[in-house]
Amino acid sequence: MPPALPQHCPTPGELDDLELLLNGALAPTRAFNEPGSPVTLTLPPALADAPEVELVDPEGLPLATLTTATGAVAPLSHPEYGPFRRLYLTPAQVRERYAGRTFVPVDDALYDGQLAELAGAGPLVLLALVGHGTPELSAPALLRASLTAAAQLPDAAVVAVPAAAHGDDLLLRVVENYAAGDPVRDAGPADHHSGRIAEIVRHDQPHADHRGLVLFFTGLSGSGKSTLARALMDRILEQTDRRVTSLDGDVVRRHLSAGLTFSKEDRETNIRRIGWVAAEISRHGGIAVCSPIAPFAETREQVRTMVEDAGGAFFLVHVATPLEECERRDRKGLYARARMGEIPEFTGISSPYDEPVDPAVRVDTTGRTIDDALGDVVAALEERGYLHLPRGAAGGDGP
Ligand SMILES: Nc1ncnc2c1ncn2[C@@H]1O[C@H](COP(=O)(O)OS(=O)(=O)O)[C@@H](OP(=O)(O)O)[C@H]1O
Ligand SMILES: Nc1ncnc2c1ncn2[C@@H]1O[C@H](COP(=O)(O)OP(=O)(O)O)[C@@H](O)[C@H]1O
Repeated sequence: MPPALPQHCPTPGELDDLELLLNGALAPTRAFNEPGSPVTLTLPPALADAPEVELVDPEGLPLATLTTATGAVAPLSHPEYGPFRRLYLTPAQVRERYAGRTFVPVDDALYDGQLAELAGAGPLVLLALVGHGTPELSAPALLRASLTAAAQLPDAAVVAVPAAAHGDDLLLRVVENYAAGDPVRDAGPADHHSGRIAEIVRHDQPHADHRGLVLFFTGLSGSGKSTLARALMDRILEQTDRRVTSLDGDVVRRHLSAGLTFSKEDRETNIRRIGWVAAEISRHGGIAVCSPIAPFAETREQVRTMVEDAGGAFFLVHVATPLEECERRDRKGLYARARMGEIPEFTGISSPYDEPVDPAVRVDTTGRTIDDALGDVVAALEERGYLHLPRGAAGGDGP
């Protein structure tokens, strides 16, 4: 038996591109990483020298073999799972079933005026552009809304096209490859949604104050992350009906991340685990309050992406208490031990901390009460419409 190829699971956008490369919808582009093409695939450094890599889906199902030198992909199996898989047709299958129809690309639930216009446009194919970063709604919601719209039209079919966001030119090319010379028409101007379609949109896109939310406190040890996070959780539980989960740095390290060290690699693993759990909480509309040091900007950005991909909002709080003050507090005596060389790779002393450049809010707790410092966070949450925590409300300070 030949030795097994190294495996790699591409990002959601890369997986969308892979599907369209294999089914011909991106033609003439047929490979990743062609010069000047936005259809790219990045391999981890460890695989850079492998001549061939097996590309797998998130559950490990082999999808294609990638020849790294050329970016060419050869299919191994078709994706079989996921909601509405039956609607994901290749351009060739669309030809067989729907040749001669008018093609309407949609990246949002159809509006009332659009439905009225399209009702007189003859047999249609609604090409639901569900690729990563493209639709206004989640992919399942766009497909549910498009099927509902199709049922209201005289003769319309729905086809799911995982065209990832790469700009209008590439989307147009994909649409034209599906239409293959049949007419393509725009859905027309947006007005309002009604009935079942409005319900689907409302459930999929709750108002900011009911959307999943990840409140991510980052800062040096002793800066006040846990204290502020705990105080904020209390306020949320006292003053709203939202569900809240705490992912405190120390607590996570006793459970989810037990056994990890403070090496760069292990810290990144720790933060990605926190990010993964927090993203799942946000997917279900909950609030996750995280308070690890999270010293690396790149890993914090990975968490932001995970959360936003899950439909949640990511709110970064930089607890910017300076090192001198953290060291002066030294609640656990760790700074003293780190200075004496007893604790290697201690953040701020012998291990780096990347200052966030664009936090939602920055709070230096030096010389301030906890309530006062928390006020800055509450005000920023209010300003962005994520949470309304009035002072003195139920369970609060009272009048
Ligand atoms: N080498 C080193 N560097 C930094 N911190 C250390 C270290 N060793 C132990 N501790 C204690 O672990 C807590 C930080 O853990 P985190 O999981 O938040 O760190 S990280 O995000 O993975 O970098 C941190 O807790 P907090 O004070 O709550 O931040 C420290 O108490
Ligand atoms: N304004 C403030 N906000 C938060 N913590 C403060 C403030 N002023 C003093 N502190 C003290 O600083 C320490 C911060 O510790 P902690 O919240 O465990 O920090 P971290 O989680 O960042 O390690 C606590 O002893 C807390 O009482």
